[in-house]
Amino acid sequence: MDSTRCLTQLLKFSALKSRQLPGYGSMKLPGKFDNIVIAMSSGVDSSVAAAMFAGFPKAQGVYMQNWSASEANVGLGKERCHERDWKDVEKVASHLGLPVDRVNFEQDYWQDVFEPMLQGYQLGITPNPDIGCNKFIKFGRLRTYLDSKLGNDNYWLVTGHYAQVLPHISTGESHLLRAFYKPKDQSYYLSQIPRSVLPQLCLPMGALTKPEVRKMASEIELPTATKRDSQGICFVANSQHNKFKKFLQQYLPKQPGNIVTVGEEDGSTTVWGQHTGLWNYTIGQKIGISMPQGDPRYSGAWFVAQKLQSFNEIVICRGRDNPKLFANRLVVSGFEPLGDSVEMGNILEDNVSRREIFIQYRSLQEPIVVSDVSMQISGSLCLTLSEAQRAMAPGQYCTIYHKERILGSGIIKSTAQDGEQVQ
Ligand SMILES: Nc1ncnc2c1ncn2[C@@H]1O[C@H](COP(=O)(O)OP(=O)(O)OP(=O)(O)O)[C@@H](O)[C@H]1O
Repeated sequence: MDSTRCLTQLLKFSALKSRQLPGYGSMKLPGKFDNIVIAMSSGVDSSVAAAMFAGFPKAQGVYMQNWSASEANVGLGKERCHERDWKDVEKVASHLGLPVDRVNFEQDYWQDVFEPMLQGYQLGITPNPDIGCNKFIKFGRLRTYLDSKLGNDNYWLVTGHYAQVLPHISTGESHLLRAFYKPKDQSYYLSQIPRSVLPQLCLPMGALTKPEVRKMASEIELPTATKRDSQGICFVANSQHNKFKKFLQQYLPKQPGNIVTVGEEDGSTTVWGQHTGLWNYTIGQKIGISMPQGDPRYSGAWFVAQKLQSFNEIVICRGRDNPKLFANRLVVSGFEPLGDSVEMGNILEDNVSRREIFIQYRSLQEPIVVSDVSMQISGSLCLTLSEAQRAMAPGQYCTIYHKERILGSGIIKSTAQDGEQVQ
């Protein structure tokens, strides 16, 4: 089976003029005799990435098992996802004639990703375990393991992420950029990885579209060619909000508190019901609560406007487009630059007035133009957005881009509207 045709196709597609990014050279690829490690999840993207390098003499696959505790989506007769995925990885590897290892990072995942996520939910914020998994596991623990196995940085790491790493044309420095194929862009999830990985990180999917990848997979008859795309954490199927909340219930105790409205004029609080724990609710989420529908002040749908951790209270407001759900200013703390911090600061300062600085606070979101940036004494960044955004929640990662390039990311500490003080 000739899998090198996948690499040939990658070279063909990435050389297309329409896929070049101004100011950047072409994607750097591992040399024929380099150590190459392909992180294989069993999905079609990393399987095709593995096919591209399977013919190289020092290429190998690695599958990480990060979880084996309870699963929200195991039914009778259903296999646990990590066993199922490992079998698929083995099938792909044997189809390609590629050696593959299975490593167990459950403890690290639990300690560095899962527990902080639970703590975040308990604090009433909205954490993102996928960003933590990239930071601490795929580009953290896996690298420590590979450093000790192959020698520090003595290898290329290849993953199936949709994002690009390209050399800047004048400095040669590797930058992390959005994928060419925007409907699958995963750059947001990679915004916290260490910059030291960039020079030897290869993300072949960044230059391709998903239909092209699927076509390559079926042309070389990969066993996973028609496998469905995974959504979030495999053991929870967390795209399904209710399933995820149910899963969390196994780990987080109930913490009942009041659901309240706050009077416009006097700020007085009225209690309307009870919630089961702040972590069960997301800012902007519609809330099922019985209100006096006959009274025009209360009719219609109600939404979560605020989660007050110190009072264990949820403040609700009426109407999906209630101004209380919108903010155009935010404070981002713990900003981790994906490059030299002085250079990042200059890029921000020089380009904000040109409307070339953008943020994203969740995946696959239309980039939002930043109209002003300043730094607080605490070191946090204070950003003003050109347009107010709905349901920005503390705890979410805010990724800052200059055009297509990721400058870094931090955590949303607070949000405010014009006229309000940001904290
Ligand atoms: N358990 C795992 N073991 C090894 N690598 C993994 C694992 N999970 C994810 N990866 C790597 O991270 C990349 C992005 O992860 P993501 O969860 O988006 O992938 P996926 O949707 O499960 O599968 P794929 O991207 O391969 O189609 C994968 O393409 C793969 O390179």
